[in-house]
Amino acid sequence: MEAGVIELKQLTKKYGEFTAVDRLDLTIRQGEIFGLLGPNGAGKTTTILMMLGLTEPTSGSATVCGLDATRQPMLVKRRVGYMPDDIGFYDDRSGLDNLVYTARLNGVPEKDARERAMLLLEKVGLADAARKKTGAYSRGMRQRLGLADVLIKRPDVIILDEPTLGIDPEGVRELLVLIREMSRTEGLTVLLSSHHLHQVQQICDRVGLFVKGRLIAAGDLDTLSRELDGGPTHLVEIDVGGWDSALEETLLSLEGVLAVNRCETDALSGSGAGDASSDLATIRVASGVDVTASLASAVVSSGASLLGLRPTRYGLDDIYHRYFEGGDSHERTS
Ligand SMILES: Nc1ncnc2c1ncn2[C@@H]1O[C@H](COP(=O)(O)OP(=O)(O)OP(=O)(O)O)[C@@H](O)[C@H]1O
Repeated sequence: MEAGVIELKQLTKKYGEFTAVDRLDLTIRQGEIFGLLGPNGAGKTTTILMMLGLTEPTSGSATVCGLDATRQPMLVKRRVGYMPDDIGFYDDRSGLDNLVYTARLNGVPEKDARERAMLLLEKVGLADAARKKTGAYSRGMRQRLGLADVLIKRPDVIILDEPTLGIDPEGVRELLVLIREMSRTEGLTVLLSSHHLHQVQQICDRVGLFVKGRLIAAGDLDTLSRELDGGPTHLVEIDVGGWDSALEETLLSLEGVLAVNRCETDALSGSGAGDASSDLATIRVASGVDVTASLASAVVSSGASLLGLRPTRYGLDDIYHRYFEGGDSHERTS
């Protein structure tokens, strides 16, 4: 089997009695965008620090670009660009000068450094602000400069810790598009840590769910849904006239159907309360296979009216909240 660009084997970090990262096994392949998703304190940053050789594992190993991160941290640093959640720049210098400085530190000759810095500033949309002091940059501009800063030494891997923290929605969208574009055009492997489900869902090829130091599931959306104890992978919303308990029973008995729930806000009546006495209802049907056709025919043959039908994919947030039920809820704000 092809070795990954990042290979973590039984990686463990203990602080005294407390286990921050617990026997983590993970392989990330070249060119992949991998999202490490989990609530506060899950162990994401600790894992990243071990990959960079900035903190030593208690046991297990972290190999990055074929290098042992604990034994060869300087070599790893040359191949990996790391953007922490609190990026620091020399605020009294321009964006351009900050980039050139980073490039020079990484052994890039002055002339090449300027050329590459200008090219990257262009790519991240900061060409016009190239000579402005970074102290006067907005949060979004700093994040974009941060991305240019990790790319200037032409890394094989970039690790981004909460890259979209504190940026407005439009800025987030732009930054994510940029990360994806950079990854695709430069063949970069990207590891991105985040709380933000929707963002991770937009750009990551695979996602790992991290809870209390353990990776409880990893894969693309379909794999994750399947891994979750045979849970649902499909959701269909139907608007029905003539809804009653007999029809509910019928739908529940269809092969593959796992749950049938009436929405709190019926799209049809527009009522906020989902009046249980009304026979106009919006119903969500969760299933392990695509049951759209059999649902439609069951509703029609029951004599009820099928007024609307909207198949939706089972999203990452459905999965996330199933896993983190009872856990942090602030993630919902993303
Ligand atoms: N130096 C340390 N000494 C003791 N405990 C630590 C240390 N560093 C981290 N921890 C603990 O390890 C756990 C994992 O922390 P970590 O920062 O890796 O989580 P995280 O998933 O990155 O969280 P966040 O999203 O809040 O950044 C936390 O409970 C934290 O308090």
